[in-house]
Amino acid sequence: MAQEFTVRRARTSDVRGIQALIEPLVQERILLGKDLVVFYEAVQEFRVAESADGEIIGCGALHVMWEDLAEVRTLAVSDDWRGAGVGHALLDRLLEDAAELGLSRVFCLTFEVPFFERHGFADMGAETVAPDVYAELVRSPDEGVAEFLDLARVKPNTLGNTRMLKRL
Ligand SMILES: CC(=O)SCCNC(=O)CCNC(=O)[C@H](O)C(C)(C)COP(=O)(O)OP(=O)(O)OC[C@H]1O[C@@H](n2cnc3c(N)ncnc32)[C@H](O)[C@@H]1OP(=O)(O)O
Repeated sequence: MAQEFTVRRARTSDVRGIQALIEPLVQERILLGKDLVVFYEAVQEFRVAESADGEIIGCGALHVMWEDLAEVRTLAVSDDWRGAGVGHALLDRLLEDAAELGLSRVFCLTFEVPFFERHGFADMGAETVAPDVYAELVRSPDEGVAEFLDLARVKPNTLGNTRMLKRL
């Protein structure tokens, strides 16, 4: 029998569960660690997957970077639930959110290339943005924006990862 779960908007009471879920991945340097305050500030970007008994078993966020552009970040599923469709359900929901927001491009930086390819993401190679947009984006203090621009200061984060893009 398929294991049951639901995907919903995150609540502030989920934040500690989200942080616990991603902590092992931060230790493995798969995801970037963030302070608790950053998670609370970003709670409206997050969707969570919840098991039938109320456990947070997955999370993911969509961070808007520009008029047409957002990043999928902090997508993670707990070890016990991998391979059960939770990651795909979360990513589908984040892409629905992106369409609702009127975005046309979604970026991600990942080791999970085949997983994202199944959702229409492709290696973005040397693709970049128009110089006027670049000049604006480069002003952001956000690490994800720097990763999208492939700035030298975030090279340690991007090492071994693939920069991928999906057009909606
Ligand atoms: C951009 C960022 O935020 S970082 C990048 C992503 N995150 C990470 O790398 C963190 C570590 N990884 C993870 O947490 C997980 O492995 C994730 C999020 C990448 C995938 O989560 P999962 O829940 O295991 O994915 P899901 O089960 O939906 O799909 C994985 C595979 O399981 C299989 N699968 C999918 N649905 C089902 C299902 N209903 N039943 C059984 N197997 C299934 C598929 O073969 C799928 O293969 P595919 O990825 O090649 O399409």
